Amino acid sequence: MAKRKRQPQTDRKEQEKAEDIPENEKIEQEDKAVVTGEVVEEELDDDERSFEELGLEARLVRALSKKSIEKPTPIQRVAIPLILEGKDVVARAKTGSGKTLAYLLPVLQKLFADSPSKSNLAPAVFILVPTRELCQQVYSEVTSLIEQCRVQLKVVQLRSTMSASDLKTSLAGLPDIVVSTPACVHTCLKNGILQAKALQESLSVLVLDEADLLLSYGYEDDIKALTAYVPKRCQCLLMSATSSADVEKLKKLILHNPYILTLPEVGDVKDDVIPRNVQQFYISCSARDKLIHILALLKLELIQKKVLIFVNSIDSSFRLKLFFEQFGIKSAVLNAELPQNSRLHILEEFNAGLFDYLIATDDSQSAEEQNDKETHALKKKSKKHSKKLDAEFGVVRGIDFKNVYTVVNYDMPQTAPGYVHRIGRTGRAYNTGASVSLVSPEEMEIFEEIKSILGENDAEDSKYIAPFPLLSKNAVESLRYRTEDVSRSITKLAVRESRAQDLRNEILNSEKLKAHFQDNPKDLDLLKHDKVLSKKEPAAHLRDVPEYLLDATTKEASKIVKLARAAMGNSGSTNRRGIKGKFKKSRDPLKTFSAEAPKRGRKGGMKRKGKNQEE
Ligand SMILES: Nc1ncnc2c1ncn2[C@@H]1O[C@H](COP(=O)(O)OP(=O)(O)OP(=O)(O)O)[C@@H](O)[C@H]1O
Repeated sequence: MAKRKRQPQTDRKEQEKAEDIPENEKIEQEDKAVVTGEVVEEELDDDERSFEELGLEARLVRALSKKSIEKPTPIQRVAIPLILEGKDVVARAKTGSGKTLAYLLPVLQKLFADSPSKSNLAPAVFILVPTRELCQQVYSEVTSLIEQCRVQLKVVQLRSTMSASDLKTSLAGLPDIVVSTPACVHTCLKNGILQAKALQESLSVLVLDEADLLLSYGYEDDIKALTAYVPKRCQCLLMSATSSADVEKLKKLILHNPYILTLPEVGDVKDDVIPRNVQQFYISCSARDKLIHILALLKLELIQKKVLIFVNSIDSSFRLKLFFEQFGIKSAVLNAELPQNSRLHILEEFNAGLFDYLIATDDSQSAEEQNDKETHALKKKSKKHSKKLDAEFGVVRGIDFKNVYTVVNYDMPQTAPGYVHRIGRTGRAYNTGASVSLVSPEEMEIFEEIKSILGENDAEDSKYIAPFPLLSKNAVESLRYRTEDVSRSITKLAVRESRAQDLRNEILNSEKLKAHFQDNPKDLDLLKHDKVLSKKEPAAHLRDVPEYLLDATTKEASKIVKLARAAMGNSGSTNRRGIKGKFKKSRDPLKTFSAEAPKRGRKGGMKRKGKNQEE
């Protein structure tokens, strides 16, 4: 059905070109051209087309196969052929749905077939992303594909921290692809590092990745300035995980009569934003009791590794790290204050599985909030709070954390879109995952907003945040004394000192890393980021939770989680790879076990009770 619907759009576009249809009618046509989630879903239900069948050439398919990527995701199935045809595309698909390859593969193929003209004086393809971490991520992805395909294409990363001479050197070898942020490209144009005329003549593809974030990161002026140099024939692609007024604005600014692809997996286009392979849970507790709950989750092994824990301030992250250390739990922190090399290295180490717990500070606001305060709000905000914070840092959106099974919201995000992006760090592509949000009474308002966005009363599993079923009151209470004792010892001064200490360490690390990365780009083992920061040696007796503190239900829950982990090939040891979503719901303890009788039934999961509460 959808295929039939899409066909006339092509016809309309051709017709429009031929007949020179007036501007207002074009907009109407564009609106009609919306490929809605429902339509695409129907098409995709039966769409088993392989990468080859989408038109990708063998070299790329082989390169994907080497990365264990065998079948396209839904957004890739729809976007790749359109991009190969040269269409402008706006692709909105859930977090982790494979949007990066959806544009990279066809763009690379076009470059393979049509090597940019030797007379070009500027790069042919620009990929613009909001943060430097994303720059690095996209750059690594392109580079590895090019290497695998053994083609002579050059790709560079331009970062705003680079000196003018480094930027010039990077561009001097005339790269085919540039990955950068809008601000950096704008600076290059302003300073003549990039020749405007040359760009106009050479630019054939412009990608705006994570488009929903670009404006909220304060890049509006930069993007507006760039539009003047984007020739009409340039193919423009806009990728986004959520739809917002900002995406609309960008679309109008840059694209010409694009194909709009909106791909939720199920249900309503607007609301269904969380991948359906992520189970969402919450725990209601006082702000003070969050420490006990997170300790119980980790120490009693009630959640699966790797775990990404979000907090809203840098101090909270250090407080949590120091707290974990006292219980022998090793973790690393990630925040905007750290030097960029350290941040990249922390991400690489975590992705490589060198540690299991990462505490990330995410204090991003919504686009709307930031736009209210004029453009560049984030940059201003960062400057106000601390000169050292990096305005181009983004830990939540777009970063492809590998094999994170559980996302924990230790602090609730400040906005509902923030929640969507945080949860999207798990359940990526065909993987499964879970999230646990610790919600204090003060955070109830945002929690209600999130629930309403997800469709609180909807029967679908994926839209529902259920109470976390594996943690009993007894288990929590059994850890109270230890938690409160340790928590008292983590004073504000201790937090401040460890934060300063960590920063000093990382500044040194960063310098070493810079040199080291140049010589050994693939070496991850140089520096550890999960080092102990506490001045006080952790007490030996806190490392393990003694048997007598655990009730039978909690022991059972913990045992089942371990079994489930083993069944999924996730033994809990680090450095594992590729946990795919082969795991059956019926064997998932989060679906089948309850430490306490659920207050209400729900369709699908959470119906069955624990061993001691057999139905
Ligand atoms: N067809 C595929 N099969 C399996 N894995 C895939 C496939 N395509 C992409 N991936 C992997 O899925 C992960 C998520 O992809 P990607 O980062 O492109 O998602 P995204 O849609 O851009 O998410 P976000 O909106 O959060 O940025 C990556 O690790 C990527 O390598």
